[in-house]
Amino acid sequence: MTAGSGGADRPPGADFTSMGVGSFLGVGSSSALGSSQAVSSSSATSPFSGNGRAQSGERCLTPEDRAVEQALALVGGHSSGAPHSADRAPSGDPSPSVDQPDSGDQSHFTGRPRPAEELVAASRSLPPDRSVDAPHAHDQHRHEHAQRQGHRQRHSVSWQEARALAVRAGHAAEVRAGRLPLDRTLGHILAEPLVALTDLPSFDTSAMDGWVVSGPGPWQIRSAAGTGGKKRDDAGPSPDLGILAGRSIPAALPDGDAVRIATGARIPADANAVIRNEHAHVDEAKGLLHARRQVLPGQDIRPRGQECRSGEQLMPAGALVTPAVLGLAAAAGYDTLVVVPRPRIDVLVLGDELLTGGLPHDGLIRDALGPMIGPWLRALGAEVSAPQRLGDDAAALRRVLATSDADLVITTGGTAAGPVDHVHPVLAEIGAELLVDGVAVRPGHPMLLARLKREAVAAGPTDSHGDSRGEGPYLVGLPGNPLAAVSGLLTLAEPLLRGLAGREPEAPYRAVVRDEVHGHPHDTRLVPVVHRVGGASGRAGSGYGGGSAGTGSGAEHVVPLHYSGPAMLRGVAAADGLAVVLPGGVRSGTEVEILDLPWASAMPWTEGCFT
Ligand SMILES: Nc1nc2c(c(=O)[nH]1)N[C@H]1C(S)=C(S)[C@@H](COP(=O)(O)OP(=O)(O)OC[C@H]3O[C@@H](n4cnc5c(N)ncnc54)[C@H](O)[C@@H]3O)O[C@H]1N2
Ligand code: MOO
Repeated sequence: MTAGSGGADRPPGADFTSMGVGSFLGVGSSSALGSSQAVSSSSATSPFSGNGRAQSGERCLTPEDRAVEQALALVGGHSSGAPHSADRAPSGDPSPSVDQPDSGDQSHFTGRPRPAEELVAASRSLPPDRSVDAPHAHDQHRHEHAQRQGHRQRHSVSWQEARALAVRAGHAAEVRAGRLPLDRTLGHILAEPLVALTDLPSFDTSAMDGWVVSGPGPWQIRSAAGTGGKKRDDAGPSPDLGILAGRSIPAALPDGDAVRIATGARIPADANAVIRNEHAHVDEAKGLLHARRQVLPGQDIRPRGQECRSGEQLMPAGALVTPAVLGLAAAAGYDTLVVVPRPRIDVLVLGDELLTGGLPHDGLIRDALGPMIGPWLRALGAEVSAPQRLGDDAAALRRVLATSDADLVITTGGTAAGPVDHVHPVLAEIGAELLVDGVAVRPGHPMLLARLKREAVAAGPTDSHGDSRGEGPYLVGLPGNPLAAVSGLLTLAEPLLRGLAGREPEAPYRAVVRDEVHGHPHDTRLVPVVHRVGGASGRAGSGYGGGSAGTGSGAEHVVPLHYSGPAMLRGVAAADGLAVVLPGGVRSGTEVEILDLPWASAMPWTEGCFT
């Protein structure tokens, strides 16, 4: 890692102990199936619920709506799959149609489904070469040799297998768990089950503002003073206010009596109901309380232990600490939590052609991935250092890979076999283990997952390849085409992060696709889609009346978006998710798995570092 490359926000880690995620979560590699288990759960796990979804009706377009409208396949007659002329992007854009699978080089259609056991066997180690700082001439020679090796035929795995392998790789990693003050645990993962330290509620509690009564009515009104309803500091009775929350235990309530009580206040012994203010009538003259409706025993009283008993498990190990979990932990008596820290990621952006500001010029283009990858990974629950822009410099890449202390290194670009695509050659030179080398998915097929090696401090046991070096960070190589990089994020980085953090796989979300989407002959396609209910767009968030609702009015469905070529971000920027289109494609009205975009259901994590 280069100086100032993000080490500052790193947790010191001294208070964390190493442990296998699988061991404390009770999950082994066999459970790391990723999303290959297709389970329909559209209603229960919809990523779009609570997403400000628009209701059909009034047409009131925000700028976001317009972006969606432009990207949407609004023109009917998609069933043929042939792009309608009105669907084409402006001239000069060769691949605007959502219905067309990537028509790239067919020789790369190498996807062939294989069983998971075979996949594990397919993991292989490239020959190690540890002299990463060798003199330049020798270095260049070795690099060119390794680069030629990079032109070998890769063995793509299926999209499902790639995801399963990534989860499993994450689960296999050693992780650190440690105790943190409650307010610093947001976004981390529970390393231990959250067990209630108290009954909740911890005493019988009034659920309403009103009157607490004993026995049948009418009731004689008493002052709270007579029931012990004093301030805790004994500053004097509060007869007008009744029994208040947070005060000492009130005295027992005699049969036939009533005392004013506040929501959250303790219920006196022998009381049997609370009557809300609005259901009570006070006869001031006689000092009597009458109920306006029938009083049921126990009404509007929250009994002690209603939510949980002390010792009861509230959340399992492996759960994400969300704001709600923080609140629950506090309510249940916790001041600290034992958590697995968020995985730390270094992002390396490769490519000499990239500009960090201004307009593209002279063949140079703006870096679209540097600004995108970090926030995306943070939204997936990681802690990410500032992107390091290395250009097309193999030596710089080698140096950074040799020194990164992250849990995961993400590279962008340079995954293919072009003259300055250095990722494979450098991984070969440093003896990284390639776990996934190409995935049968479009876009993004050159993506890869590797495990870097580190010199062991002391001679340790050799691994199955006769390698005595220790495990270093994982590396996910994202292809340079921006939508291909998104595909790599969701195919490899997301499941790996889930595994690293010990998070349980989420049940896949499925939705009906409105329009037919053509499939790739052999590979899975990931297609940006927008969610719609009847005529309403989920992402746009306000009235959206356009388009034909092919699946029927009011039905939830997704609509594929245009501008989904590998080099384009316009479609995914307007999307709610990516539809997983298996080889062969899907017909209009059938269900597909949807990969949720993280901001549709999760918050961006911006705080909670370990320093
Ligand atoms: N002979 C073949 N060539 C290519 C194949 C193939 O199968 N055979 N696959 C193509 C596919 S598909 C992809 S995807 C790319 C992947 O290439 P790399 O990972 O090596 O990426 P680069 O060559 O560095 O860049 C590709 C493309 O993306 C642009 N790019 C790169 N980084 C960024 C960035 N940070 N922001 C915006 N755009 C970026 C870059 O300028 C190129 O246009 O390989 C194909 N080639
Ligand atoms: O189509 Mo390439 O697969 O990653 O952009």
